[in-house]
Amino acid sequence: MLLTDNEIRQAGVVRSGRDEHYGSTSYDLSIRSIIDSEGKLFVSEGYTVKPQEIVWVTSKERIVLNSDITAHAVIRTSLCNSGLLALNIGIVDPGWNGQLATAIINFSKSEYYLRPGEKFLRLSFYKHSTPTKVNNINKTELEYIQERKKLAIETFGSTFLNVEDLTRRVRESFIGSWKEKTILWGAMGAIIFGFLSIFVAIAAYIIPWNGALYQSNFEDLQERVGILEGMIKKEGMVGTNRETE
Ligand SMILES: Nc1ccn([C@H]2C[C@H](O)[C@@H](COP(=O)(O)OP(=O)(O)OP(=O)(O)O)O2)c(=O)n1
Repeated sequence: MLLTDNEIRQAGVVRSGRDEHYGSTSYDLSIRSIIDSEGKLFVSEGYTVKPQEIVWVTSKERIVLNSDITAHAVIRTSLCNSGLLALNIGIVDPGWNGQLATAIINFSKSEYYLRPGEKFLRLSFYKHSTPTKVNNINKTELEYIQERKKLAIETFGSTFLNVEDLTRRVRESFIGSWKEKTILWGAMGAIIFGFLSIFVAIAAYIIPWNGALYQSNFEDLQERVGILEGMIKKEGMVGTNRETE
């Protein structure tokens, strides 16, 4: 059964709640702290979320659920209309006793100022029979904020898709592949050059018969010319020419 505003109040599930945050069948959580990607906490001054930036936001209210109540969290429509998306929405289990939080991404083209006290998650509460399995979880606000800080630092980048890290990795892999290619081609060039040197050395050793062949052809030619000259002289055909030169 979905609880109405009065039933939510009577159930005492929202601690430190404000009257103006109750809807007909819902309660809007307000911002206590904003945690940036370096784990820095902003409590009283608020925080300006840049486009694509991710921050964590924790609630001022403490939600205390008996074993017969489950809550459901969604992002407020007005924040959504401003281009802000909440990641950690969904079920708040029976037995939960603590603050709530969500990672928020600014998907809009402009900066968005998150103000302490601003409404961010809308909760609806459902009463049901007692389940067989209930996990009683009770966290102090300090413990809860410390956990979110750890998540902000270790799990998420500062921007959606962690563009900076993505760019760095693409650049590194590009430069890396060029380095690898250069090394590979250099090594291949050295191998080819090595083989060529060996080939030239072997060829120089094997090829001399070619030189001998040309040499014998030349000698043969010289001999033939000599014979021809002898014949011409004998015939007295060029004698006069030679004398006149
Ligand atoms: N915006 C929200 C929504 C829920 N919760 C809390 C209340 C839930 O009951 C609890 C769920 O935490 P779990 O670690 O149990 O969540 P998982 O879904 O990961 O379950 P599990 O690890 O038990 O499988 O987180 C929260 O702090 N902030």
